[in-house]
Amino acid sequence: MRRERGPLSGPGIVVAGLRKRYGSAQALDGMSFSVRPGVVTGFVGPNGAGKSTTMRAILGLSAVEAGTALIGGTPYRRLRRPLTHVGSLLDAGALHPGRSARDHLLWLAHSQGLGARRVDAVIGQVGLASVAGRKAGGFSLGMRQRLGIAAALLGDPPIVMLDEPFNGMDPEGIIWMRGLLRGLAGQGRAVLVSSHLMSEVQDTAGHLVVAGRGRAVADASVAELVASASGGRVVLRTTAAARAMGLLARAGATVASDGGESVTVAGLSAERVVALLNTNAVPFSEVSAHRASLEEVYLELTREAVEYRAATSEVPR
Ligand SMILES: Nc1ncnc2c1ncn2[C@@H]1O[C@H](COP(=O)(O)OP(=O)(O)OP(=O)(O)O)[C@@H](O)[C@H]1O
Repeated sequence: MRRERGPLSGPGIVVAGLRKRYGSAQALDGMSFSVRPGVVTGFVGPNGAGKSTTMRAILGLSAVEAGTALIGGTPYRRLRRPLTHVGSLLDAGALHPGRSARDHLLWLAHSQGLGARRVDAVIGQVGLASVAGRKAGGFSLGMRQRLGIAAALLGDPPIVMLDEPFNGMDPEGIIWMRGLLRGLAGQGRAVLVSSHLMSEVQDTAGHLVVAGRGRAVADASVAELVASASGGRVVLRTTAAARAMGLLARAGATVASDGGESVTVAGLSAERVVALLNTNAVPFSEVSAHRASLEEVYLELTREAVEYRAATSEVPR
């Protein structure tokens, strides 16, 4: 895609120290992170972690008590023709049910000085061409999500922000969505996508912001997160677990057994473990570096936030 202006080289989204309270609920408690161009950033966290409130704050829809949210270096309210700077999908239900999909987009396009050609382009891009004349009120949630994404892409924005876009999508839709997100990032756009399920974003996002209790508990690349959680542990399978454990503990490792043939070793490299076992003629069938799954990392990072949520009464919206 050819781009006329040069916003792609500018910063994406920068959120710093957002704080917001709803009654007794601290929805945002110092939320800070940035979303860079050229990569899909997954915004994950349990229900109530503050993802939607953050996105609303970025778009100036939710007043915050402290902190800043900048889009390409500018607060949303100061953007001229905002759809050309940031495209967003917050609530797929927010459309006129009696209006056709195409008319809905035309109305939105005209409000931003955009023409019908852009409308037809985005309708094609999201795969709604065959139903564009149908009333949006009859659309399934998955179709509404597509329509919402079409609206987000209308202004060909360098920044795209989607709240739970996988909601209501069937498996084919999910695959399509992943491809779309990767494609948008591949064109150099900054893409922020929220989900309360790590599995939805893990194969698509290169970077993750993990939210818990109104703040970012992690803001790192997927590779960094997995490496930090794996902690250099080595897993060993042996029929001589007791001997192996004694030997490795004397060499300075911390060892743990599952009671069977599997031993987890911390503090020694896989190479060193193999060398020690060989030298001491301890039989083993496997030595491998343990690699934490992203799901494990996520559960560990958000455990506290989930416990906190379970112990707090829900504030009705
Ligand atoms: N309009 C509102 N009125 C009162 N409380 C609200 C409102 N919106 C959000 N909250 C509260 O703020 C906190 C953060 O909610 P938010 O919707 O931002 O979380 P989330 O991470 O997007 O969760 P989900 O995945 O459920 O959408 C929660 O405690 C929620 O109950």
